[in-house]
Amino acid sequence: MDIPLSDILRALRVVSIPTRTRFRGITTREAALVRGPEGWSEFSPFPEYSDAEAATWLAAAINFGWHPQPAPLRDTVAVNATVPAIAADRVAELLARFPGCHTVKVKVAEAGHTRDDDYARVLAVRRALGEDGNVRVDANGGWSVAEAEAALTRLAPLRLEYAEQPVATVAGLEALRARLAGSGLLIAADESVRKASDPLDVARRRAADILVVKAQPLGGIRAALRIAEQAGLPIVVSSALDTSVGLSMGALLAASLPTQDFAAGLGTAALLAGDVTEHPLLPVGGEIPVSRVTPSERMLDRFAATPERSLWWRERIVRCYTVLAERPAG
Ligand SMILES: O=C(O)CCC(=O)C1=CC=C[C@@H](O)[C@@H]1C(=O)O
Ligand SMILES: [Mg+2]
Repeated sequence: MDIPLSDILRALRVVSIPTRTRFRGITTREAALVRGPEGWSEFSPFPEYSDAEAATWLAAAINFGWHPQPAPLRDTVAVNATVPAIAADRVAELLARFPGCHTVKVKVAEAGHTRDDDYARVLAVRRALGEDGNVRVDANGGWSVAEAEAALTRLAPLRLEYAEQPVATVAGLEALRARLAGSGLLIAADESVRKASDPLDVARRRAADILVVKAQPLGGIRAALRIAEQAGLPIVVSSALDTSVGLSMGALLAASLPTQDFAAGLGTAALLAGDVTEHPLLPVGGEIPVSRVTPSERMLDRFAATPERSLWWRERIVRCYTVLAERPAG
């Protein structure tokens, strides 16, 4: 590890920001913000992640704050709207937070929601978007192969752009693709990339048509770009429900890829009821800008985490730093 721990901790601020609606079971998003010579950076693995997994997110934070980044090829990034597992009658109100977005990702297969709830939510999105918009679903691996086949066959008339991580494992994705062969439905891998010991396994086994690539979980922009290049598949860049600082990392990743094949899942500032800056990277005209974000003192204070949680994050950084220091370089 080339950057001293004391440098990383020097400007540390921890925030706790309420979400507007429950998202993957959470109602507040905690994030640690750090500042290096290149600018502000973010470390925000979800609290339940192990130190071994979170250490890769720390590598991303250090890389973005302390090392030069690639020059962006575009100055804005088209983004999708993200619809959490909400009731269908709340879809229109939620989509209003994503002005100009013609692509919508809908969460499905979440605990506590039936397949009818999922169908009604996706139908409400298709109706709100009209025939020209793109609708994708994300099951976060929540279906078995048989459940995925049944649910996706039912959703097919609503014309899905793709289904993200319909089942949990790479072997499951392979089996599902075999069952859906000829249907024209595309499968994207997310957890099978960002949580895998080998993020390229899914591409090598041709178990997905598209890869979802996230900057923080993959160890930073350059690491994610390498994976995208080696995979040789179309890429969707997405967020980790970051603050606008983490979103700026994702936006630079998306703008550094040779082409943007799909709208990026980087509109998620709209799912938070606050941010670290008065100028959050909210979607405008279906896009967010590609630029560094500097948090404001006022917003860092307003959403400051409790001293106990701040200490927890500080200690987590120390532990993850140790994990990184012991990890072979590469
Ligand atoms: O891709 C998007 O539209 C938004 C980001 C998003 O869906 C996610 C962010 C953070 C955690 C994940 O569970 C989730 C995802 O699975 O892609
Ligand atoms: Mg996903």
